[in-house]
Amino acid sequence: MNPFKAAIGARRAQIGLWQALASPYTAEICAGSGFDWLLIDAEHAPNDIPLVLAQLQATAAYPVEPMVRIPSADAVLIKQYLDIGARSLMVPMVETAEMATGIVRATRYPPHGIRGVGSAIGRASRWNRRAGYLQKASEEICVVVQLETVAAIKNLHAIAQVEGVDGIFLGPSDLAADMGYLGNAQHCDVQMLIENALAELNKLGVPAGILMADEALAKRYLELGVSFIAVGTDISLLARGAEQLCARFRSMNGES
Ligand SMILES: O=C(O)C(=O)C[C@H](O)[C@@H](O)CO
Repeated sequence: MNPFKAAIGARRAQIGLWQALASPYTAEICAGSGFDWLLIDAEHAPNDIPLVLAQLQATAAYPVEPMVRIPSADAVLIKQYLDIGARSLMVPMVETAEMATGIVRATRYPPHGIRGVGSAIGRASRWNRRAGYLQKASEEICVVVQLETVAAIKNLHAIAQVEGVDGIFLGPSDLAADMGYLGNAQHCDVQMLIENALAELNKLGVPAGILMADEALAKRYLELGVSFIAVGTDISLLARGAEQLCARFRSMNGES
């Protein structure tokens, strides 16, 4: 059973934090901070499979769902991340229903998909200590696809109706870039597209997710019915926190 998958399916908003420090130590610190989920980023952060494994192990004892954003929609990578025990996957840059179907099939064992069977040597089954893992695996796997281009949003309906897609995550930064507003995810055109997409997903009954570190916008998205939202990143907590602390003491010390 995957409590995160059940929660978003029941539209119980899940509050999360983005993990890009690529450290099991900081992942464990964040795992104990009260969030419902953590996004371990293997697309943009310096993560590889062994390092993601260490973060999965470091967070396993905490009541938090580690979702792994894999680098791309690659069936081999999906197999490897599932085998190390990632059971909630986010796949970036999905633009068509065909792509989403291929992603779902990569998470399913035959005859429903193409996932290779490596459970005897995989952490996912706890090395075959989890009875019936092969038969039950698909129930606990949560597949979230990212829509982050205009083309993807145009295909939202078709993608949302793909059997096995458990959630759709909107990527404001890449969507803004694709719309010609690179670095300006809060542009009104971008926000309108995001809000329309959220409304459509709510109508379709498909859980929607997003990352938004701006608190006012994050609250707006929660009001609009997102089912899972990352409200910050470990990187920004550290970088901005360190800069602000230093600036306060520089100022106290009369330095500019
Ligand atoms: O497009 C987006 O926004 C995301 O997918 C999230 C970013 O990739 C993440 O790296 C935070 O900037």
